[in-house]
Amino acid sequence: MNKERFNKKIFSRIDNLINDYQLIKENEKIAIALSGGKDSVLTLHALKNYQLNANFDFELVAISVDEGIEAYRQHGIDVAVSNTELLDIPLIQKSFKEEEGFVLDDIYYYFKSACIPCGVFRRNILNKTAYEIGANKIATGHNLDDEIQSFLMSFSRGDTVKFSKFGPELNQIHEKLVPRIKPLWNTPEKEVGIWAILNDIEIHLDECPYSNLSLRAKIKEFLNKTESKHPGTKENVLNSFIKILDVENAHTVLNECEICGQPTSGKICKSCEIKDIVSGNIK
Ligand SMILES: Nc1ncnc2c1ncn2[C@@H]1O[C@H](COP(=O)(O)OP(=O)(O)OP(=O)(O)O)[C@@H](O)[C@H]1O
Repeated sequence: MNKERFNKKIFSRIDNLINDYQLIKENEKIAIALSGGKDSVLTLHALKNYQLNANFDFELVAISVDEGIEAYRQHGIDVAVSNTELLDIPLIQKSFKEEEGFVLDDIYYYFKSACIPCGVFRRNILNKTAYEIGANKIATGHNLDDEIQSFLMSFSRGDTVKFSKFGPELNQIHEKLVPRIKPLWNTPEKEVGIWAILNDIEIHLDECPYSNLSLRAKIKEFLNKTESKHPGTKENVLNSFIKILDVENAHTVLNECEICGQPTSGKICKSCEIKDIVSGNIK
């Protein structure tokens, strides 16, 4: 496979998505949520490439969150440090321990799945940090496969409210909620892996020790099998969603958490609820 031709193809698709949906505007500060995994590392490289070729100025900064998962997260952080140094992008490092008072390894067993406190705390820390540094948007590494898996999960659960999270850009629905963009929204996961191998990019490849055979894993397996027998299925699923969903206009109204002031759909935010559950168990 020709490396230059492949890089051109993958970066052009990302550039076109940014242009078509105007994901980045002049003078904006974009905070890249950087786990060190292949998707967020590609997002970092692709946005740097876009910045170098753009005819307007914007700023890039990366944020990494250490959840406190022994023998797993440190390598991701090391990868985040080396890639940001290579591309000359500032990196802000945050941790569950310092921001929320707990490491995931010490609290996960209070919950049905470790992904519940992990996702809630991570999103909260990413949003708070981005808001504090005045970032206009948070860019995540969600790719085409992640997106259709999430959509089919919400579909299977009848959770149509989550459909509002579909699309390459999540609009600002509260002053303290930094909008999110997904530059890899139409990039297949397989291509991300090929890009990392072809370019010898340092990435964190380990599976999270808490990921198990979830609904997401089953949907992923089904989609991968179908795609290999019927190439183009994943892209067709994505295109069907675009046709049936009003991506632009789906949104919910948010309040401010009565305890910490962060945006929430209820009275108390999920992060404070989780801290309450953990504190109750520790006492
Ligand atoms: N610890 C973290 N610090 C900063 N951002 C994170 C972290 N974990 C996840 N993210 C963001 O959320 C996105 C989706 O999370 P997911 O759990 O799928 O990531 P991953 O599989 O660990 O890594 P990647 O998606 O980068 O390959 C990531 O692409 C990244 O933008």
